[in-house]
Amino acid sequence: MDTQLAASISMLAEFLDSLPLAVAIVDADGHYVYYNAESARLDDCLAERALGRSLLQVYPGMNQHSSTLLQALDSGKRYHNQYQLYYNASGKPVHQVHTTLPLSNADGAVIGAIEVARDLTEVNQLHERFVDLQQRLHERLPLNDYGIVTCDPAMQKLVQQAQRLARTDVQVLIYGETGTGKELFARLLHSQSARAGKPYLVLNCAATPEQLFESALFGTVKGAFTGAEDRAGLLEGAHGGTLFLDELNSMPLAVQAKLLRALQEMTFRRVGASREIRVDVRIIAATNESPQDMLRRQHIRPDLLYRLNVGYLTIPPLRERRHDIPLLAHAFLARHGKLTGNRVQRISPAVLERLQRHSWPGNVRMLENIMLRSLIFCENGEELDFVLLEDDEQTAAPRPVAASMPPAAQSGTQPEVDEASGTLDEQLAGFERQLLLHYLRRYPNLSEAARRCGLPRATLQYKMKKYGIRLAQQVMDD
Ligand SMILES: Nc1ncnc2c1ncn2[C@@H]1O[C@H](COP(=O)(O)OP(=O)(O)OP(=O)(O)O)[C@@H](O)[C@H]1O
Repeated sequence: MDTQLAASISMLAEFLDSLPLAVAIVDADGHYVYYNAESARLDDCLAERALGRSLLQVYPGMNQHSSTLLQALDSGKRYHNQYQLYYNASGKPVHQVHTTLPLSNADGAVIGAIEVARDLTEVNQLHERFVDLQQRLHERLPLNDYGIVTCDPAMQKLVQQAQRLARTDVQVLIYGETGTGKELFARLLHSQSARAGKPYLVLNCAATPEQLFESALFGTVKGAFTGAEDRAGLLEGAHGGTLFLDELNSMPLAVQAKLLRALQEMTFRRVGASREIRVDVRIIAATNESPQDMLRRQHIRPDLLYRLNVGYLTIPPLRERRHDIPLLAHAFLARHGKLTGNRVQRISPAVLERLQRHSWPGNVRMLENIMLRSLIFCENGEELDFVLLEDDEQTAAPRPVAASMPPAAQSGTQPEVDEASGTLDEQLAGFERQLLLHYLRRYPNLSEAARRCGLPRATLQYKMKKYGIRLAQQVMDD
């Protein structure tokens, strides 16, 4: 092996071994000179079986053209983020994305090549299951119950506009901050359209790995790339119905170009296919960036934007429709009361006032989560008289120490002492109970609460039992 290559490997081996990525290095003759533990796991091949042997011996199925490591050696070419599906030594399919670079010495001569790969097998399986489940479930979803709760005149007008748009067949772009209800509007558009009985499928672009977009949208044919199977994509699955593209601004521009072509022609090819497929799909897209910002930051192709925003809806943030807050809060009380086994019927005026004053950066979803969390911890029979809002803690006026933050967080303040409220032990116990409640309300996950209190989980459970703190099991269990 080249002495420079050997020196570099021995210097970096410990670091490369600790990476959660598969790393393999070949020398100028294509023999493995480094093969880390993650490579061995992915390939299901012992490092000892690979080291010192030529790549083509270890993988007889590969050849000079299909191996990017050998290509990098041969042509000095670099490969970035290449998606590949292959079968490992025990016949298991492995989805990976790799980057392969030639390694050169000080004179510029190629002395080897390195490949770094990320395992996408699990992500891919989850993604395929998600697409399949959506296709199977679409008929059972209660899409007619789109459940938009509002008393705000601007929102009511928006619902009417959406109902009018639903009766047409134009593409619609929905803009609104996160959690404002964009998906609810997308469902309304589908469920009140002539496509209502047909599939309604969703692709969350922000949650889709870049390499899986094309196969998710267009599907694949057997042999499109090593190991590819015959699979329909979402466009085919949504034939006759609607495809909702959530967080469209996260879709790579190259995929947007292909989507635009498919929308213009209403035909496309599965990845690797020569046959064109004709579909009839209505696209509804959502984004949490304004069209102007998307264009400025180059998060959308202008031609795709103009194609999609024939119908355009802007959903106002919750802070701009404060009258909706009490209505939504009561709606969530009713929706989640059953789930939490709670009999709470009312919300106290003080809580309603605090809810209405809050800025709601996470909009309706945040309000829903806060209501659910407060219901779980509500100890007062029929009225919700407590709600914990994150930023209240930073802005609230100082409270008596027993009901607020731990003393360590209050450097310099004196606790209020009330000698009539019990012995020292009783007062300390009361204070400890308050502190535990504070952490448990703030961190409904038991392990997280224990970590934040600096207690072992079992000790926290013991103390909860001691102080009679009982919590809804489904939320506390992690
Ligand atoms: N007007 C509303 N009435 C009732 N529930 C609502 C309303 N708006 C939003 N919600 C609820 O809030 C949650 C978030 O809504 P949704 O997923 O539609 O928001 P989004 O804008 O699509 O969010 P994101 O940008 O994160 O994808 C959902 O549980 C939804 O049911």
